[in-house]
Amino acid sequence: MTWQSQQLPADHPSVKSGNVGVLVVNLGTPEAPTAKAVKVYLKEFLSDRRVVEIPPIAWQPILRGIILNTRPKKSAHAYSQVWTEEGSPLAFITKAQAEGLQERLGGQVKVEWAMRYGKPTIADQLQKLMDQGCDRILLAPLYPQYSGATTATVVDKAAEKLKAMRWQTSLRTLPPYYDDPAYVDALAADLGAQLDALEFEPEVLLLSFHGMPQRTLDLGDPYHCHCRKTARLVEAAMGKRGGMRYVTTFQSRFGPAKWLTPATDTTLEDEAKAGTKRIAIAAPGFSADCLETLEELVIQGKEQFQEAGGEDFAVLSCLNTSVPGMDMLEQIIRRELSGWT
Ligand SMILES: C=CC1=C(C)c2cc3[nH]c(cc4nc(cc5[nH]c(cc1n2)c(C)c5CCC(=O)O)C(CCC(=O)O)=C4C)c(C)c3C=C
Ligand SMILES: [Fe+2]
Ligand SMILES: [Fe+2]
Repeated sequence: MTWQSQQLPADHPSVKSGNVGVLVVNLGTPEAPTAKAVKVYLKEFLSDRRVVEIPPIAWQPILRGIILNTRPKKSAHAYSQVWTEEGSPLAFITKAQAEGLQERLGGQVKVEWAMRYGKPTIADQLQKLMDQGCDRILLAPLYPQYSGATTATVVDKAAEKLKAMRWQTSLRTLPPYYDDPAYVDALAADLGAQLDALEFEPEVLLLSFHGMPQRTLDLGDPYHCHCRKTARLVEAAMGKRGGMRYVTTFQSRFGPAKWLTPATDTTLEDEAKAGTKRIAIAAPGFSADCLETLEELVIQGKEQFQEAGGEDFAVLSCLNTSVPGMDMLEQIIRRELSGWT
């Protein structure tokens, strides 16, 4: 008998330590496509000071008095258009990515998934990994491009959990991978194959990234630069494809402040008005299809393009659990685990 097993309870962390954990994290999504559930989700999301950088004394009355009384109904309708039997696409795709990674990484590495807002929470899933004996955990926010509103807030939330622990697990974070050849090559291969399978040849491929307030760029957030670099590298890796033009845009504007430009919606209209008839859109900044791709691009984007005179329109899928996407995730995660496994 070892000293430990004589002195310590069987569930003490030192008794079953030695495993490595990976926690993949994405943004989060409501529990149901209802106004009530969307309100709970938006309250948590939009109260994050990394997301809305307005002092709470000024922001909270606007959030609680106006936004949470109007937006949930509208957003719930949008969610109901993309909801599936398996639930919200963002949640079930993130879960499937974690399960795929678990299979690829083998039993010595425990993989779990969490959402920054909503469930399963980062705190609960970190605890789950620690309960499985993980004393070294790789936190993997699935955002290729870094921003304070996405990557940093995931790290903040994990740190909040560690802050309450006497005996902390060791934590590493997956760096942003916006210019990683594994990511760029996965996108080039996957988008190229999807374009080959279309029934038309697009004149333009929009690379649409989620937007951010312009102010975040002015304050030094690297997100805009990361998006631009991804777009440049993807274009170089995909090549000319018969003269197809690549255009980078930013979608999902929220609130009255100036957001990064050019905007995806106005670009779709401008392209159609300028005579572009055939267009495809990819959303390389989203690891998984979600409301912003399946509703905003697939449904609203199509309307915007065709009402302005455009004809053929396609939205390409995100990397999701595609073979190039999973190969890429496995590669960048294995690299971060080196020395630990
Ligand atoms: C991929 C990176 C993302 C960045 C950067 C980002 C910034 C950001 N988002 C909002 C406000 C909203 N975003 C919403 C949905 C949403 N956002 C992302 C990703 C990024 N957001 C995803 C993946 C999703 C989809 C979630 C899903 O359930 O499928 C929403 C909620 C939907 C709605 O009501 O429109 C809001 C609101 C801000 C303010 C912001 C930057 C500061
Ligand atoms: Fe967002
Ligand atoms: Fe949106």
